[in-house]
This record gives sequence, structure tokens and C-alpha cells, in this order.
Amino acid sequence: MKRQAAALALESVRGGMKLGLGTGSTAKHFVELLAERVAQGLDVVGVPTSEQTRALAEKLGVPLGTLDEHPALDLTVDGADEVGPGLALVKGGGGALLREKIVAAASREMIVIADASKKVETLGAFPLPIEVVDFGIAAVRRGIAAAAKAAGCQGVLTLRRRADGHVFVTDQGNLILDAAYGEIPDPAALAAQLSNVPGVVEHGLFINLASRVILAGPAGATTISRAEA
Ligand SMILES: O=C[C@H](O)[C@H](O)[C@H](O)COP(=O)(O)O
Repeated sequence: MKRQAAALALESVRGGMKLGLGTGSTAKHFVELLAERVAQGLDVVGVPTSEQTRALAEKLGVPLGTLDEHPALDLTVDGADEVGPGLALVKGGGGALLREKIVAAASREMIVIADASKKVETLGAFPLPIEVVDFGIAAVRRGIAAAAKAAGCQGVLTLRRRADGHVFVTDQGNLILDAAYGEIPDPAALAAQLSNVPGVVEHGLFINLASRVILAGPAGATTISRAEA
């Protein structure tokens, strides 16, 4: 299903485009399919949103550039952990939210590809990743808790660890707190509150960034554009 969504997104790619390349298991399918088209002669430049995606794209022969070289991208294709009303997203399950958001914001269009299970009525069942600096984390936690409360959210903040028990460090050298809010009644309000907390580098709420979402399920794929979401 993820590959089906990725294949549909690929139909929006044209020669000459500058593409943001997302991160995660769904975005991986897109990079693989894109590489097949590149091998057949499609001329594009990709800007990866993580070292993981960079390594994959390099291995598969997708031409890469940086956001400094290409500050205005045509299209970004990326996955999501949750897709809510208005195509508001939770992202960052793989820890790439900061670069993903910068790349998406630099793109004229963002297409999200996901399996249909990612569509929810209310965001928040998936813990919200919040990227924070490695300084004064106890104070930053307090700031996040107060900001969340002001937006009607309460929940445990867990410092993300890798499978081997070591603290997870993002590509930008920061840490991630996963916020188990359960429900986020007003994602835009929470996003604004969190952005004001000193020490919060970025959070995984993507508001008004996705222009289209391609959801693939057992019965086929559906495309939702923001105007109709
Ligand atoms: O940091 C990771 C990204 O935001 C991913 O796009 C997100 O976690 C979805 O990943 P997947 O396609 O593996 O479910």
C-alpha cells in the first residue's frame, strides 16, 4: 500500500524538478521508484530530509543537491505518522521532523504518502515528537508542559532512546521528547504555543504544509487535497 501511494506521487514528478525527498518507510518507496525513473533518463535533483534518505538516494543514483543550492523546491514527497482534518500532520516518528519541515516549507507543493491507517479524526494518538536542544532539558520540559496546557493538552514527555538504550540524537544534534497527549483538540494552537518555548527547536505538527495526501488502502488509493479536507 505504501508503494502504491508512492507510485501515485511519482506521477506528479516532471523532468527538471527540484524535489524534497522525505524520510521513513513510505518515503523510501518513493525514492526507490524515483531512482528507477532516473535510471531511465528522468532529470531531477533531490534534496534529502535526513542522512538516512541521503544514503539511500546516493546508493540508488538519484542526483542530489542541498537546500542552499536550491532554496526553492518544486515538490516534496514525504510520509506522515498521522493525517488529521485540514491535512494537519504529525510527523517525526523517525526523528527527521526538523529537516522535513524546513524542506517542506521551501517547497511549492508537499504531497504526503501514507497507508490509509494514518488518517485520523483527531491528531494525538501518535505521540507528538518535539525536537529540543541538549541543554536545560528539565526546564524545557516544564515550558513544554505549560505551553501544552494552554492549548488544552496534557501528557507524559518521554526522552526518545534508540533500540540499544542510548539517547536518540537527531541529524541536527538535538534530542527528541515524545509527547503522549492522546488527543490534540487544536493543533494550530498547540503548534503556536510550542514554537514559543525556549529550547524547542521544532515540533512534529505540520500545519498548512501538505497540499495533497495520497492514502492507499486495501481497496485502492484516495487523494485528498487541502481544499477538500
Ligand atoms: O521522521 C520521520 C518522518 O516524519 C516520517 O515521514 C514519518 O515518521 C512516517 O514514517 P513511515 O512512512 O515509516 O510511517
